Amino acid sequence: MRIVITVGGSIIIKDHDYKRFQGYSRVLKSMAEEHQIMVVVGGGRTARDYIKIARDLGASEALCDDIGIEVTRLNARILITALGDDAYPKVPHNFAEALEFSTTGRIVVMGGTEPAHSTDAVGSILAEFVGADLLLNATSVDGLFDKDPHKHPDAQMFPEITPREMLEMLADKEMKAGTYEFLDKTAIQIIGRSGIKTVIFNGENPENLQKALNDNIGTLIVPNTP
Ligand SMILES: Nc1ncnc2c1ncn2[C@@H]1O[C@H](COP(=O)(O)OP(=O)(O)OP(=O)(O)O)[C@@H](O)[C@H]1O
Ligand SMILES: O=c1ccn([C@@H]2O[C@H](COP(=O)(O)O)[C@@H](O)[C@H]2O)c(=O)[nH]1
Repeated sequence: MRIVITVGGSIIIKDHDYKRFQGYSRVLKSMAEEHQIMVVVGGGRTARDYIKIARDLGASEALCDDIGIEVTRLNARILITALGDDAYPKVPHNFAEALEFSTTGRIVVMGGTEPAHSTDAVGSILAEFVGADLLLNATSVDGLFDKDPHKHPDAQMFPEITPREMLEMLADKEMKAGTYEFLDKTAIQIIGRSGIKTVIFNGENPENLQKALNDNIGTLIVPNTP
C-alpha cells in the first residue's frame, strides 16, 4: 500500500529528545519493508514559540505561517537524519517533488508547503496527489472527540465521523498561524473530496503507527453520506 503518515509536532518534537526520532524511525523503517511510506512532520510547540515571537514583532499572519513552515521542515530534516539511508535525503517543498523523490523507493519526509493551513492539510493534499491508499494522522490524543479532551474530561471520542460532520464542528474556529485547529478545514475538505481512508489516532507510542494499519484504533473518517 501507499501510505501517507502525518506525525504531529506535538508528539515527535515534544521534549526535543533524539530518542523519540529514533523510535519513529524504527517503526517507519519496518513499515517501509512492506509499504511505500511518505511522512509529513508537524511543528509542535517549537513552531508556536517562533510564530509568537514573529507575531509580537508585528509580522503578518502569512509571514508567521512561513516561519511555522520553516520549523516543520527542520523537524522533517531531523527525522530524515534518524532514518539515514532509508530516507530520501532532501525535504520536498511541494507535492510534485515529493512524488519524484518517492520514485527512488526511499521514505519521503516533508514539512509544510505554503501559508494558511497546517501540516495535516499537507498530508491530505499529498495523499490525494500521490493516490495514497491510506492516510494516518498520528497525534497526541486518542482520536477526534466531541470537544477538546484536554479541557473537558467528559469529552467523548467518535469511533467514526464524516468530513461533513467534522466541518460542522469547526465552523466558527479561527484561522491564524499556529492555531489551525486539530485537523483544519483545508485538511477535512480534501479528505472529503478524495474519499481517502483516514485514521486519527494517538501516536505518542510509535508502535501505534503500525497498529493503526490493522487494528481498530482511533477515529475513522468515513465518506460523507449523499
Ligand atoms: N475535538 C477535539 N478532539 C481531539 N482533540 C482536540 C479537539 N479539539 C482540540 N483538540 C486538541 O488538539 C490537540 C492536537 O492538536 P495539535 O495541533 O497539537 O496536533 P498535532 O498535529 O498532533 O501537532 P502539531 O500541530 O503541533 O503538529 C490535542 O492535544 C487536543 O487538546
Ligand atoms: O503547509 C503549511 C504547514 C504549516 N504551516 C504553518 O506552520 C505551523 C505549524 O504546523 P502544524 O501543522 O500546525 O504543526 C502551522 O500552524 C502554520 O502556521 C503553514 O502555514 N503551511
